[in-house]
Amino acid sequence: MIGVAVLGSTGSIGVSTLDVLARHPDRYRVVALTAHSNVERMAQQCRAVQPQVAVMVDAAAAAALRVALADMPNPPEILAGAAALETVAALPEVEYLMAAIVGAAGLMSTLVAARAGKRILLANKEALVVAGALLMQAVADHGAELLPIDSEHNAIFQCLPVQPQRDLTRAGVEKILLTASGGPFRHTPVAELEAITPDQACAHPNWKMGRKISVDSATMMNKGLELIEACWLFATTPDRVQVVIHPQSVIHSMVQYCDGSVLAQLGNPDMRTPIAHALAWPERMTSGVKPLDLFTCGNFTFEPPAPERFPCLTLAYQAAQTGGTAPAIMNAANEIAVAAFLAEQIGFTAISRVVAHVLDQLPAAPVTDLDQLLAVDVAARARATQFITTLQR
Ligand SMILES: NC(=O)C1=CN([C@@H]2O[C@H](COP(=O)(O)OP(=O)(O)OC[C@H]3O[C@@H](n4cnc5c(N)ncnc54)[C@H](OP(=O)(O)O)[C@@H]3O)[C@@H](O)[C@H]2O)C=CC1
Ligand SMILES: CC(=O)[C@@H](O)[C@H](O)COP(=O)(O)O
Ligand SMILES: [Mn+2]
Repeated sequence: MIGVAVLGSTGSIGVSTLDVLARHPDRYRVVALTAHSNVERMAQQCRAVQPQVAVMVDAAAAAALRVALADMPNPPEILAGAAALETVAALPEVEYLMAAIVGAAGLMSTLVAARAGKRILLANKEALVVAGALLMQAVADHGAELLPIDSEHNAIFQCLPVQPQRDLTRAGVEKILLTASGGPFRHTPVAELEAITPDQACAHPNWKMGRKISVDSATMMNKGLELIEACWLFATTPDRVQVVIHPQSVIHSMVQYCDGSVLAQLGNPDMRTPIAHALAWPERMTSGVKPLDLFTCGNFTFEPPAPERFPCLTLAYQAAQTGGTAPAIMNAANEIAVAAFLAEQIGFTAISRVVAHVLDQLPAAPVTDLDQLLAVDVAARARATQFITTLQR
């Protein structure tokens, strides 16, 4: 039995992960679950999977969970606070760790799991965007495994040969074709974007996801984060990653080889496929996802992204080219801007203005260590927050 920790278990990826794990009780045992503050869902998950440990980052939520599980015969040990995420990531019983916390909040636990040599199933793309150099080094130094859960990166992983994953040129790869849906506003007149509401932005055409990533998809910052994620995962450069809008989200990405071949991975848009793939790899196992029916799934179309509609994608390409601390600055500013948009403090089009402003104000520097990146993250959040107050006046 393989011991699994699901970090961010109450979220969209967390729930899909528990669904896949429940289909294979003979292979996996859930050791730990973590959440921020959703007590109701965590209590229900603890009763269903009986983990050894449950973490609520919010201390009041941890206290409420203890009350909610008081009648459980074998309740989990309930821990509180962000440091408990790192405790869970280092537990010897945890062999696989699903990193499904949203945002840079997932970085430290993912790094700890890498340093402890775990198999990391990485949904938390922000960890790689903020600290890709450190995370990839920790994986290499400690014999950890990093398997992509993000649908595009999981597709790319499946389209690459097993051995030269870290040497694309030797594998004959010319470029990665990173597919994007284009989000809900692919055809919305640009002049109307200012008035978009959070609920409209979160209504993704093909995927049911958490609110932060849904807004990122609508601005295409998600694709910008994924561009940087792809560069780290597959040891490549931004000029070899081309974003292709494919509104149907059935082709999850492609790899173009020097002999003219293009390999693609297809499937119904359901995250249980990449989750099952990464859990079972190099084997395969069922996921609960319906087989793709090519006769009914519709036509496939492709188009380039329009820069005037998606300024966040341009900013991300620039940050990726700049490298160093630029992606960490961009990510922090984006997290603050998206939270402000979801709280109805700024409009939809202000998200890219906040990110551009902070990137403009804070100079990028070569990455030295974790403390530097954490300080950059704090500084970029402060700049973004301060700029947002000027927009509200
Ligand atoms: N959803 C999807 O289909 C996909 C998601 N991803 C990536 O996966 C990650 C998770 O996304 P998704 O599941 O949609 O997000 P959700 O918002 O649905 O879930 C986020 C999870 O993280 C927890 N969480 C939130 N803030 C903190 C914090 N500060 N510290 C610790 N835990 C926290 C939440 O707990 P609580 O519920 O208590 O708030 C919840 O369990 C993101 O990085 C996203 O980009 C990648 C590809 C696809
Ligand atoms: C499911 C997944 O991996 C998301 O990242 C998804 O790709 C978002 O869709 P967009 O292509 O619209 O960003
Ligand atoms: Mn994705």
